[in-house]
Amino acid sequence: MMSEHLKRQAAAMALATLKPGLRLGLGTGSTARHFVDLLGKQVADGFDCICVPTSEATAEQARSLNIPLSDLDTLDRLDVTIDGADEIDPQLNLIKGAGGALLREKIVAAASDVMIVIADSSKLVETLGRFPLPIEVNRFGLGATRHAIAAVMVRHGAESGLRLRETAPGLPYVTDGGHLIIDAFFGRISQPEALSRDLLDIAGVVQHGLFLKMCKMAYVATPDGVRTLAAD
Ligand SMILES: O=C[C@H](O)[C@H](O)[C@H](O)COP(=O)(O)O
Repeated sequence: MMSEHLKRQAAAMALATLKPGLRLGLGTGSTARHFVDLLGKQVADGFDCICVPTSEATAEQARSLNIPLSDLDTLDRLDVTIDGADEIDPQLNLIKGAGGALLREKIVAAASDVMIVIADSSKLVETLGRFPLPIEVNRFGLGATRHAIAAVMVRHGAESGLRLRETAPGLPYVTDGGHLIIDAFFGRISQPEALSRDLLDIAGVVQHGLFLKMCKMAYVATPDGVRTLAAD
């Protein structure tokens, strides 16, 4: 409950910084959900914006609140994306994807002039990797892709293994793009750029949840108030 309160505070802070008329990317997850909820109230009061959601879940929530939606075929650039994160390091590099939306989240963030993260302070880490890294993979060739990811993990000193994400035993989780997710347990990611390249070199890997040098600002809620963190 406390954590939900903090997430909402971070979301409110981000919303307070936005001017009317912006093209906004809407993130996914429990923190982004607070943002969309607050944005919906503001839209009901006449706030003007046009938004691109990063998942079917966020799109559904936004539609229910009458938030005007578009897509990246109609809008080729966005002004700001507001999204949550699973881990945030001191340079504002992120791990994302616990909610399975990492591919659309990365496409939307990359199409945005600014990415702002909202989170509670439990997401702050010194080094990325304690949270399992979500890796979105094609269904075809899953065994070979899994083997190749395991080899990359060994090269990067992973402490334990990987797991195909499931919604129930034997039932793989399927992303909005129709792909699967492998959660990779690194413990500590000391060379995120090299790891990113190595993972993207694997043919069956669609995308991974390392968001490097993408986030410009984070609003992180603590019990003592919301901290504003900026990337160098
Ligand atoms: O795929 C999900 C997203 O990357 C979320 O933004 C991330 O998992 C953070 O979610 P939450 O705000 O629920 O902790």
